[in-house]
Amino acid sequence: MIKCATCAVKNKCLKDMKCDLIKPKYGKIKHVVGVISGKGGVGKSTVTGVLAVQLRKLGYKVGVLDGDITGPSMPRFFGLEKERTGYAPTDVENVFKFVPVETGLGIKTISMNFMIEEEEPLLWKGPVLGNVLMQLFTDTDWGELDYLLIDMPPGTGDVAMTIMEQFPVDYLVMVSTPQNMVSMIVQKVVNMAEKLEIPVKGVIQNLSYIKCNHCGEKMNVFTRNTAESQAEKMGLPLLAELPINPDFSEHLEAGQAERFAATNPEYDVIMEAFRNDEQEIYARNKAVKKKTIPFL
Ligand SMILES: Nc1ncnc2c1ncn2[C@@H]1O[C@H](COP(=O)(O)OP(=O)(O)OP(=O)(O)O)[C@@H](O)[C@H]1O
Repeated sequence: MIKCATCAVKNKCLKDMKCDLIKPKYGKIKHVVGVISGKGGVGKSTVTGVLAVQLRKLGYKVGVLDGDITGPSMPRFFGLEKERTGYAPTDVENVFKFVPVETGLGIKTISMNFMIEEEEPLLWKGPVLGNVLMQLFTDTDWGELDYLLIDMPPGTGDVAMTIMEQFPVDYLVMVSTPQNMVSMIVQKVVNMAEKLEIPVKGVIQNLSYIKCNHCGEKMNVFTRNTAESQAEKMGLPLLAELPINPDFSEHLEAGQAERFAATNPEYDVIMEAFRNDEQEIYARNKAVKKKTIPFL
């Protein structure tokens, strides 16, 4: 990593050079996308998994970095909790790279839980966690990827900041639920992203409704407000709404979420948001950034 203080150009360079951002040593990644929610347990890892599956279904080469180092859940989503990361030699003697675990659909996945026993806690503090995560990003043999999705840790703490400041994140996808308490905290992350100049593509409203088994009617569980109006309050485009689906939970518990998300048309809706080209995404975020929408 080039440090500005020791760089010949110093601070006179264009900010867009992004030379202070880390890069993968063993691969090429076109788009790095952070999936984030200020609040824990709203379905961020589930949404990361669904997005990865849907992108893969469209034919993209996809990777997932489980950035929730102390509470990793991506191995469970993909039913890979018994798998272990491999290590491969590099051109440098005694230096090894991580070999990601591939899911059934060929999504390259890296998680701390591929390296330790599932129930083993990591008693590490902020800077160590950030450094380990950077190493997982830089030292993994990703090969060529169209998308790397990072399942970000909950909150606006050390690790989330490390990712936003030092990873080459193209944009963030916010995950929220239709509860004012949650959207208030998600708003903090939106504001954090704005301060750190990371575009936010929009919000995916998880647990948005439940569908009646008999008549198919959509019923709101947490609020009478629409997902659109909640997204508007956050000043973000609504990318998709996902229902509470007990079948999905059961497949998740059984390690079959990947197959469920790939074969259930209910989840195709999430991809509509990704059909826009990058230009459109950036133009939209610039416009969104200009509006300051106070939390109500
Ligand atoms: N749309 C959904 N339908 C049914 N169950 C869901 C849905 N979304 C999430 N869940 C369930 O809710 C629980 C929490 O989801 P998940 O682990 O994705 O949340 P998270 O925000 O990543 O949590 P953490 O803050 O711990 O990282 C999981 O057991 C998951 O199976």
